[in-house]
Amino acid sequence: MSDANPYDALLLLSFGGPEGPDDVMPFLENVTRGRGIPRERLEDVAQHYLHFGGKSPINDQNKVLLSALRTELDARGLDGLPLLWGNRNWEPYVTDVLREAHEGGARRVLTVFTSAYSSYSSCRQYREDLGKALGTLAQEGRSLEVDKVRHYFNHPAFTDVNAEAVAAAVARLPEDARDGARVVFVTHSVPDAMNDVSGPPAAGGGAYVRQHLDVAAEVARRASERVGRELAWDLAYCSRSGPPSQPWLEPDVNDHLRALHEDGVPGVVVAPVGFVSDHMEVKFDLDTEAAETAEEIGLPFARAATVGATDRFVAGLVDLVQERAAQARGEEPQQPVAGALAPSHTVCPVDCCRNLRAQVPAATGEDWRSPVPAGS
Ligand SMILES: CC1=C(CCC(=O)O)c2cc3nc(cc4[nH]c(cc5[nH]c(cc1n2)c(C)c5CCC(=O)O)c(CCC(=O)O)c4C)C(CCC(=O)O)=C3C
Ligand SMILES: [Fe+2]
Repeated sequence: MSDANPYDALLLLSFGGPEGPDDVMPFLENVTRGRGIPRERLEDVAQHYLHFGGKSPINDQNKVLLSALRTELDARGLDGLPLLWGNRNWEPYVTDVLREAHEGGARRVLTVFTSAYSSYSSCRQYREDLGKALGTLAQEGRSLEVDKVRHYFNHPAFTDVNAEAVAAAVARLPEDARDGARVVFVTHSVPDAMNDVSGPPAAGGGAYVRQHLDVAAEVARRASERVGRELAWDLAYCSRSGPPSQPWLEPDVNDHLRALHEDGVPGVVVAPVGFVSDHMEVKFDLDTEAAETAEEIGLPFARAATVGATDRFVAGLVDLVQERAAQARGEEPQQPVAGALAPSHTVCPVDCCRNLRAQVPAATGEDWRSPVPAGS
C-alpha cells in the first residue's frame, strides 16, 4: 500500500516572482525588506526583470514541476494527496494557500522547498515564513502542523540528473574545446557570515559551501564517467548583492571565466547546481551576463541544464515525500545519498542556519512550538 500517512497535503514552497512590469518593484520590496540591500542594486535587479518583460520565469517553472509531481504521485497511488503551491515573496502566498488547505480539511502538511541546500536564504528563511504563516492562521483559530523533507542536494536523483546535464553540455562545446574543458559549478553567492553559520551548529557551520563542494565532486565524477574523460572543475558564485563592504562568497563567475581563459582553458561548461530551475539568476546572471563575458574573451561556453521537472528528479522528490512520511510514522526508511556526506537531518536542530539579524521562530525545526489557535 502506498500512502503519505500521516500527511494530508503536500506543499511545494517556492520563492515567487513577478508576473509583469507592475509587480517588479513590489516584489523586490517583499524580498529585500529589512535585508539592507543598496537601492542601486535593487534598480539593477529591477532592470534584469524588465529585460524579460517584467515576468520571472520561476512561476511557470513551478507550474510545470507541480504538474509533473501530480503525475508521479498519481502513478504511485497517492492520487488522494492534495498538492499545493505557495511562495514566500509573491502570489500565491504561503499563508493564503495554507488557509485554504485548512478550510479543505488539511491538518498535517509536508513541504518540499525549491531549494536543495542549507543556509539562511535557502532554508531557514523559508521556515521563518512558514512560521509567520502558521502564526497568522493560529490567530484565525486554525491549527496546522508542518514538516519538511530532508535537504536533497545529495539525493542521487539530484546528482544524477545534474551529471547527465553536465555530460550533455560538454558534448555541445566545439570539439577542439572539449579536451581540457573546465566544469564551473555555479551557485548563488551569500555573505561569508551566512555561510559561516549555515547548517547545524554542532557541525561547525559552513554547510552551504561544504554541500556544494560535495555535489560538485560527485556530479563531476559521474559526468566524467559519462563522457569518458576526466573533467576538472571549480565552484564559482553568481548574483552577489549587499553592500560592497560586506564579504560574500567568491569567485564571481565572470571573474572566474576570465581567469580560466588567461590560464589557457579551452572551454567551459557552466553548471548551475545551486538552482533547481532556470529562474532569473540562471537566465540573467548566467545565460545573459556570463555568456557575454565568455563571448567577449572568446571562451567557448555551454550552460548545463538545471534539474527542472525531469522525470528522474521528480521521482526523487516523491521518494523523499514517502521517506519523510515513513519517518513520521516511526519507521526507519532507507535514505539514499550520493557523494561523501551523510543524509541531511530530518528535523532542523536548534539554531540551524541561524538568522544573524533577529530571533524569528522557524517552523519545522526542533524548537518550533505550534502557536495556540485563538479561541482554543
Ligand atoms: C541562496 C539563495 C538562493 C538559492 C536558494 C533558493 O532558491 O531559495 C536564492 C534564490 C532566489 N533569489 C531570487 C531573487 C532574489 N534574491 C535576492 C536577494 C538575495 N538572495 C540571496 C540568496 C539566495 N537567493 C541573498 C543572500 C540575497 C540578499 C538579500 C538577503 O540577504 O536576503 C533578490 C533581491 C535583489 C538582490 O539583492 O539581488 C532577489 C530579487 C529568486 C527568484 C528568481 C526569479 O524571479 O526567477 C530565487 C529563486
Ligand atoms: Fe536570491
